[in-house]
Amino acid sequence: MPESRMSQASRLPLNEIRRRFFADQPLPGQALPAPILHSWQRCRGLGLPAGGGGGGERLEEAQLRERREANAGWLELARPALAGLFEQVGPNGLVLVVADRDGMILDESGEAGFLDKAQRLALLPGMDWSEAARGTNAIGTALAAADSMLVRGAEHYLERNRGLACAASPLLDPQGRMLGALDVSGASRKLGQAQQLAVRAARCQIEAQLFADAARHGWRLSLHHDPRLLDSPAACQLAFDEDGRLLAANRAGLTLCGLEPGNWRPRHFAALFGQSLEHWLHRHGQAIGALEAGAQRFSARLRPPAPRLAASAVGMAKPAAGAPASAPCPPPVLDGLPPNLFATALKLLEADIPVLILGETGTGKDRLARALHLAGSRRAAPFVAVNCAAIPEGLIEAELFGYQPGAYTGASRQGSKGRLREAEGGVLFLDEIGDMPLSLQARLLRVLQEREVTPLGGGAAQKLDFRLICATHHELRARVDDGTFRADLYYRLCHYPLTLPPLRERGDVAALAQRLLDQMGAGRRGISMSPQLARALRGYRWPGNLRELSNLLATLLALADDGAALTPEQMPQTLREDMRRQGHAVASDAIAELLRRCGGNASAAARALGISRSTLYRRLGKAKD
Ligand SMILES: Nc1ncnc2c1ncn2[C@@H]1O[C@H](COP(=O)(O)OP(=O)(O)OP(=O)(O)O)[C@@H](O)[C@H]1O
Repeated sequence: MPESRMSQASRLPLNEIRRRFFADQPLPGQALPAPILHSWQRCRGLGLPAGGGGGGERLEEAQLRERREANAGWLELARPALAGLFEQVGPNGLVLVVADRDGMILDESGEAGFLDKAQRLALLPGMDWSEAARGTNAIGTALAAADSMLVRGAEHYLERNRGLACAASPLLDPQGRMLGALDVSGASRKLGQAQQLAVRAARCQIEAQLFADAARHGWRLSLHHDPRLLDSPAACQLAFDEDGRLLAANRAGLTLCGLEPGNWRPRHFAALFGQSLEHWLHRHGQAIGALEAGAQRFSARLRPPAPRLAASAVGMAKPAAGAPASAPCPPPVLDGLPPNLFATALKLLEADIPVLILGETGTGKDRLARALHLAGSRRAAPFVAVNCAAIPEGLIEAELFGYQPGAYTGASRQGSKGRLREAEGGVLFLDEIGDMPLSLQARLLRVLQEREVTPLGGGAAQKLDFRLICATHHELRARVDDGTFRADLYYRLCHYPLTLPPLRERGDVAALAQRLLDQMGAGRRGISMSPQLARALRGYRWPGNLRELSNLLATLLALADDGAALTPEQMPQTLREDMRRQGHAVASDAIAELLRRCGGNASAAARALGISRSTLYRRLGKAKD
């Protein structure tokens, strides 16, 4: 029996394991490597048919370009390592694939032989190889489990991918956020652990490059138990700003700081090592010294920041003055958004045209604004968010425009430069702009037109330079009509409004939920979604949109044991009741519609539904509750 047809863990034929798995029969212990089994369970939870063709149309060329642009920063830095990897695998009839964090293939290179087959299997740029779309496969499963993955032959969930073998490794940025995956694919007999090691080595090389780039303006600390290995890839690498806040870390550094991939939290030099950065520098300068972290003792060396030249071209978060040192926000999920929405918004922003984002509450307006800042050319400068609905009307003017010392009773003695000036060089995000008091709208308009601001209490006018993003859940046009929003400000802001659709209009909610679960680390803990939960998520209308869904999933994960399948029973009772009520309402709407189509003939409608007339009346009755 060829090896690809055998489970490497139990040596039981894979065909037999598949048969038992799909027949819901128990599997012998370690029948499959645990990551593969967990992935199969996630796929089953999503209701993916193993005999299906795998989902998704190929992206349009423009959409693919947009994805490539969104990833251009790290792809650029990855190029030398990718070239080296290609030299190793290309001549052996294997293809090298680069995918983004959603599992969308961005690039593929290889030689003719296997490329043709790759084409037949849809292993092509612009195709979605996430686990949710194509079942267990090295790219999608490595991203879901945040771990390197070798998937061969019938370990693939979809029957049609049996002829394929893939080794993939997920790439993290220096704040532990997923960037994408590298993958080498080919015929089963040509691909094994040697290729897996080559992919992993390339990944390490790229991550080291990304760390070096992100850390160059920080204080860089290397730690290792053996001082001779302080410059080796095995060393823990951390970078701090001058106040001792952690800016970036390599994988070993993330582990030392207790940070899991996708779960960045602020960390401070003093809290990690029991002394301040200043103190260490004073004692050791750039010489090697001993440093303790918890119960561990290391040799350590600190290097000073590289001199600042021009802003970096790398497409990742850069802490900046005025912005929090760490931005723990994972990348936004873009599934189900209108094609090009992100690219269009970015183009507007870069062209200094105000971006206006509309959408119901919880649709991700704030997340989109932050992601635009990180993707744009001003990512190294501050992102300043002001919630216009949250600041008391009497204070908003001072908050936005700043004030001179003692400008009003209760003002700080130093005065304040105001949020607009804090955004200097970066991006100002005016959230809930529709709630800005009418009295202030005229002043805001003037400031935006003149591009300068005079603080409250007088003083010289100050020049302003920021890109502007505004958001609101209101129908802004209707507010103009009813006189609560000034028409002139509306036209100043509303060049090309972008609307984020509600969650119920963003395609398969279960697949989107799976992406969020992956981001939250469910794969690493072997937690999957049961088919029942997937069904329940699909059947609900999600009035709170992504916020409601993401909060629910975070709660379910917090309560679940490792390796568990999430079920509807674990949801809070209030939500289950809402879902039930909505389910009845939807069902009874459908029955009423059918009854109408049957010309009001209840017997015919009941027959069509395969229920009795009394059940039909009862279900219709529930609608009127
Ligand atoms: N694209 C996304 N990917 C992942 N999670 C998201 C996304 N969009 C929103 N969320 C989740 O929903 C929450 C709310 O998102 P956000 O604050 O951006 O919505 P909003 O539209 O600005 O809401 P509001 O109008 O109420 O201010 C986020 O904290 C996050 O948990």
